[in-house]
Amino acid sequence: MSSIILASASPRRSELLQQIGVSFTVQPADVDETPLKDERPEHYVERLAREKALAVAAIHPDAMVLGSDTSVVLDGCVLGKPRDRADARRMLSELSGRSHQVMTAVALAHQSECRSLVVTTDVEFRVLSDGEMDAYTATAEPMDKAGGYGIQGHGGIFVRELRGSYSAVVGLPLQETASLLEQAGYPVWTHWPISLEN
Ligand SMILES: Cc1cn([C@H]2C[C@H](O)[C@@H](COP(=O)(O)OP(=O)(O)OP(=O)(O)O)O2)c(=O)[nH]c1=O
Repeated sequence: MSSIILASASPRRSELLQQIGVSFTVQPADVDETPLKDERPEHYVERLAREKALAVAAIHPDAMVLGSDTSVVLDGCVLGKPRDRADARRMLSELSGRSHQVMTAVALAHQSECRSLVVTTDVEFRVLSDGEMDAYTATAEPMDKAGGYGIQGHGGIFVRELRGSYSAVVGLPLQETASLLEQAGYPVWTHWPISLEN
């Protein structure tokens, strides 16, 4: 059985992968996240997920390596992680009262193959007040997150509606990740512990 490596520094991705009972180690990949000229957002996130998985697979050719990337997309433009608080505040005001897409790609590199997919989720924000945007950007929460918010944290109060995958917005689409692992010969459910209590 190949070992599984999560090529990610994201604590959210680790928590999500643990949630579905996968045993894995973490080895973040250091890739250049600059978009290519005229690159479409769905191509951008998929390329980065693949590059992250392949960078770590090059060092561990026998492992199954998962890479992922999440971007917030507003009017076809990618909002990455904010540079600073002012940038986070600007992103929130752009997202206020509108719908955007969260695109998360996941790639699984295994035995010189790399399979990948993109999950797009529509998220609608209610109108945010100046006071709450100021208060939110004064916290540490927006800074390491695409679009400057975390749906799983305080930012959850901004979300009026979500159509798609909640886990993909947080950073790793669970159903699709399990499906990639199953195709590679690791059905996650065969590793769930049996409880002897009823
Ligand atoms: C929209 C949104 C994003 N995020 C996070 C998920 C990702 O960690 C981050 C997007 O940045 P990414 O570049 O996708 O990932 P990362 O730099 O955190 O980790 P790595 O590249 O090593 O895998 O934003 C949330 O936690 N909640 C949210 O609601």
